[in-house]
Amino acid sequence: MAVTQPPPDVLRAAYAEFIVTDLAAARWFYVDLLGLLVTAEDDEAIHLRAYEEYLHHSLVLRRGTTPALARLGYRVRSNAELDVAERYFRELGVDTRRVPAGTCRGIGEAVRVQDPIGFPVEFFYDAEHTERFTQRYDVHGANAISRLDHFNVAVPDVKAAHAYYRGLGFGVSETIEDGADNLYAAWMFRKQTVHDIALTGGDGPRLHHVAFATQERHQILHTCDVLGALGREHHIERGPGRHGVSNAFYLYLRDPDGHRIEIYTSDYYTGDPDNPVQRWDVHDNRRRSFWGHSVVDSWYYEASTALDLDGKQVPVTSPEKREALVSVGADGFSVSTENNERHPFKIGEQV
Ligand SMILES: O=C1C=CC(S(=O)(=O)O)=CC1(O)O
Ligand SMILES: [Fe+2]
Repeated sequence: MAVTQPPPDVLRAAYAEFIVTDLAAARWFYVDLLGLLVTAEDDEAIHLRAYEEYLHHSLVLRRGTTPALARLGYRVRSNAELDVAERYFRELGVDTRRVPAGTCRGIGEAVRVQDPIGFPVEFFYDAEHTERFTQRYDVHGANAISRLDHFNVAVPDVKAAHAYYRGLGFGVSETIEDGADNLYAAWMFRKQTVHDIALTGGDGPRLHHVAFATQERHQILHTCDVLGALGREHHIERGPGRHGVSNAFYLYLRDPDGHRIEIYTSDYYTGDPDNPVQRWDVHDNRRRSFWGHSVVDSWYYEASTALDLDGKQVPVTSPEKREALVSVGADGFSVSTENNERHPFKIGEQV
């Protein structure tokens, strides 16, 4: 069906809402360990933001019985874009609901959809403003987090998800392909950096991670040292290291409920209209980690389930091809499963 309605003018990835089973344990992880600021909290939910952020929150932790992704929030350019969003998604034929201001604490009127790839997404403009702590160095920890940077979602059909987000006006900065028409992953943006959303092939719809940005690498390394000092280093899943895709320095953590958080810094500008797409071959071992350790299985296979707009778990389906079964990445000893003459990448015994 041809879409006749224009998409809403999305500015950026703005907030996520997690269901957590132990609010106090989650509070320790996100406030005491990561240093996010509490904008509001009660027995049911904690609303958090990072130091550069002046909107009410970029992360909501809501108490519940099963860990899940409750919502991804995109900010649009103005309230007028809510009508555009409502018309666009109703034409796509997905569950589309207009919700009044305050449905999510601190957020104005919004449009909520279960999008065509199965995720619960909210589009909003109005939000309560709060103090921006950019220069409150008197309270920044040595691991200060600046802002929410992106979402990464696991989807069984990366091509379909890529087409949906292209229709929503997102640009493409990088991809992982195999030259045989398979798209294993894609990084897509509205703000002028590498991505607001990454599409990772896998059982989905599930949330792979939410990423927060720091200004510099040393802030990421300090989080690692703090976790080691506390004997809580098991929260580190992958990294620290340097990504091939995005060129960012990264660390992946798992929170007490298993939700994955990436701490990320130093990607690059993508704002010119002729920004070239960087296409990585799935056999290139440096695509996911430019150097460093093999990508652990849990990073490829584990993710947070998603809820629909009524709070019910969205069923997941599996991809036809799995990247990790073709080549893991960063593993200097993996052997490409393809005919090696076609892939001049370091494999196995080659050094
Ligand atoms: O933000 C990201 C940037 C790069 C990568 S990858 O592991 O280098 O593909 C993963 C990621 O999507 O988390
Ligand atoms: Fe990421």
